[in-house]
Amino acid sequence: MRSLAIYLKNYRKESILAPFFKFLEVVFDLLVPVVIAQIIDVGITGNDRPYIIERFFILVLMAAAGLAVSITAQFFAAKASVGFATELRQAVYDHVQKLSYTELDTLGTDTLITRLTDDINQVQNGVNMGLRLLLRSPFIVLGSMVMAFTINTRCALIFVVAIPVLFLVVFVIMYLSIPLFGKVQARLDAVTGLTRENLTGVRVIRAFCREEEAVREFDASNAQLTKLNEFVGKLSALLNPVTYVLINIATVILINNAGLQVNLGNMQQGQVVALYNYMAQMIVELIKLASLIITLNKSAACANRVADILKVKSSMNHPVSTASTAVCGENAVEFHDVTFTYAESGAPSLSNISFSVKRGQTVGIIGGTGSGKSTLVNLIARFYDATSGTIQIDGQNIQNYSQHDLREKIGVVPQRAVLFKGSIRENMKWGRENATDEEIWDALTTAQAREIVENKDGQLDFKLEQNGRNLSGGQRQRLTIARAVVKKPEFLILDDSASALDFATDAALRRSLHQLSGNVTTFLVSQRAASIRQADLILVLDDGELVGKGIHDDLIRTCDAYREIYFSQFPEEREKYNTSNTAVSVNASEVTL
Ligand SMILES: Nc1ncnc2c1ncn2[C@@H]1O[C@H](COP(=O)(O)OP(=O)(O)OP(=O)(O)O)[C@@H](O)[C@H]1O
Repeated sequence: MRSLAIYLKNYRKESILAPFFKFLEVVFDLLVPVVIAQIIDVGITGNDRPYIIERFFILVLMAAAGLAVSITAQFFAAKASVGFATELRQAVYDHVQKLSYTELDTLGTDTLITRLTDDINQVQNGVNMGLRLLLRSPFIVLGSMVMAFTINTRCALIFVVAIPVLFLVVFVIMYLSIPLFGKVQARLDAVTGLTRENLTGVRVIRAFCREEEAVREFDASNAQLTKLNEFVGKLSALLNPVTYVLINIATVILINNAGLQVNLGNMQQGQVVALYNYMAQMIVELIKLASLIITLNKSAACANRVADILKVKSSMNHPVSTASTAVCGENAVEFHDVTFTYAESGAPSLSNISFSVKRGQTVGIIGGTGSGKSTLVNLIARFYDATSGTIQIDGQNIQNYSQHDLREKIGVVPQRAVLFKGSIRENMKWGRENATDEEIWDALTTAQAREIVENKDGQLDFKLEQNGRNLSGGQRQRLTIARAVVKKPEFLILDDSASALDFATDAALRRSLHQLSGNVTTFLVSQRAASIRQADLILVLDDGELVGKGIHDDLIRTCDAYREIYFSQFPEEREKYNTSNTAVSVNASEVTL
């Protein structure tokens, strides 16, 4: 948690001035009972009207000065805490951007969202309250005791006993509730996760008539959070009544003793009122202190969660600049005995994969669901590092490329088409910041998306909603393909990104990708045999193993898995294949005979 203090370093001045002005406010607060005592003991007892008026104006001046310093303290505390939270949020966000997919998979999106939003807000609140009140409350409590000693030592002893007892009560309740704040935030993570899942999947939930189950699941998770929050709340709520009871007991004892002292002539009535005022100020401050401690504890729990994210180190090291030892042979991509296992997953998702691809070739990757197709292409873009084996691009191990240089070479169209809120032009420029409208239209033409954009109001200026939800699935896919093409990458990876396209558009897309200028090496992941049939190299994956590689005509003869997939999609060709195979074997037996 202390590690977060560096984000206050640009607000050092504000962090000192806020408590300083609060201290001045305390001085004014502690002087008020003294002036009131003087009004009673001197002004009222001596019937001295001008004295009373003079003291009254002093009180008004003190109140005005107190207000001014309080507002100033508030200003500095707000400036420091808001600035601190802004820098912290930025730092966490930047850090998360640097983490590899492995860490992001392990952490999970839901907890990252809670930590970047709610947790940082709680920490900001804690810094604000801490700067203003952390010193004020002890100043008032101890100041009241000191002022009580200046009035009457015997009565001041009641403060000496009451204060540690009150501190003890506050401490015990805090001790019990502190560990629970971390648990509350963890349950909040769970509720956030469920909310996100249910809201993003709301159409599916309705399509499967699972509204009731979704509501029930959400209620259960929400109820768990509420139950824990209620328990922590009840525990914390004990503070006020318990401190009030103790202070009231102390006040009764104080008034009783002070009354005796007045009767004995050791004290005046005004001084009794001053002592009572100090006791009352202490009550208010202790209650503030208790709620401050609750806030600070919540903030500490949240600060620890935020600090934990900053402690996570990326498992990937990217060199600052690309090593200049590349040997540009004819192979654009080479996999040498690559095995990959996801973190926290027992079995490898890819085992001993070796193949090489020539520059400008089109590679089709096919296989059943979960066979490792996406995993394989994710390794090319270095979203994950291979567990063993090496991957080379242009003769250079991909681990020797700087992240920028590697990603510059590669255009990825992920399986889930993700677009961002903004105009189509802005989304296209994610590919290349300085792309001209003409280049964007060319890319849209290649991706078979020109017509879609031409029919939209404002065309390239048409505003997309978050996630591009004002487009159909197929339209989104085509725009994400165009975004990757705008980049003019050397390697284009399409991870099942044409699944929502009809067969004719899919074929047209493949034709235009083939005609892309430059020597673009394309990886096409697809479940459709027709999409990859013409590829220069087809990789067939089955349960993480490379069970076939070659061109269609060879694989149809030699690879059972490929044949199975192909004929399941083109059953009419199975007949032809069986007939020609029988003819071949009959001819062969005739030759033998
Ligand atoms: N982030 C992850 N963490 C752990 N395991 C994963 C992760 N992503 C994928 N897997 C596992 O790795 C295996 C291969 O998954 P992959 O997504 O590469 O398959 P795929 O062939 O692309 O499937 P599909 O055609 O359904 O997209 C699967 O068993 C899957 O459960």
